[in-house]
Amino acid sequence: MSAPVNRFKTALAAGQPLIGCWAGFADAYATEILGTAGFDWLILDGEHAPNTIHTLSSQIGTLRASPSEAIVRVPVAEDWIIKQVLDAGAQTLLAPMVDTAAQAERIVRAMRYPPEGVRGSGAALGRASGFGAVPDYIATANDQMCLVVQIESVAALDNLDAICAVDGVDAAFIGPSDLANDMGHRGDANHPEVRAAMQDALARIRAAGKAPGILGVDAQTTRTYRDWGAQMLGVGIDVLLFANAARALARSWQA
Ligand SMILES: O=C(O)C(=O)C[C@H](O)[C@@H](O)CO
Repeated sequence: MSAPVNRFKTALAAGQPLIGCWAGFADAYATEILGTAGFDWLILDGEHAPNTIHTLSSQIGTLRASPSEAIVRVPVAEDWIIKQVLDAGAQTLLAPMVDTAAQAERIVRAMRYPPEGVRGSGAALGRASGFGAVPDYIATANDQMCLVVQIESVAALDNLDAICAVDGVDAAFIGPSDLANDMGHRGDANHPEVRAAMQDALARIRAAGKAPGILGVDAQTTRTYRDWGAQMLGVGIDVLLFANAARALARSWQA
């Protein structure tokens, strides 16, 4: 018995359009609900949502019953947190703030057991190996690892071709908000210079043979991103969906 096949990784490589949503409640019950919606992937956000390894682990477990791929965005792409979320059962990671090929290579190695990498052996304690029920997990896990690096700085754009050339990088995902900030257009991802940079980056990622991804926060912008060739397309954020629906409901009953 081997490590579970990473269907998301297979679909990425096949060029399938894959829509997803941010899961930011840091709560397994809310993520379980989101997992019934029909998204191809969900980002369990360890960077900006109030997640701990316990809440991330609970959400990973919850999504085992969902067709949506659980993608963990680690708070920082460092070995210690990567090993914890992989042992908890994640097979796909979103790594924020990847600016260089060297960073990407280090993350690839942190996700893999030797000799391809430096991942520590402790999966028998975790969901990853079915708590020891998958005897061949360590021998087969490396091939099922999927890495999505986030491109969200001027440095990352400058190094984009080298980052995409790293073996083990499956997708490159643009962070419009952070990229706009780093380009000097703080809070304005719709600035013409930012839009031009994102459109060019999506094309370069695809030309490099990797899956281009991006997050849109309104339908018109998201359709534009799709037209620019985004394959891994973020179309919403659960916290905003809830907050905006609640505000609209309150307004609808106020005199
Ligand atoms: O920089 C970005 O944009 C992202 O990486 C996505 C945001 O972090 C997400 O939380 C929406 O604001």
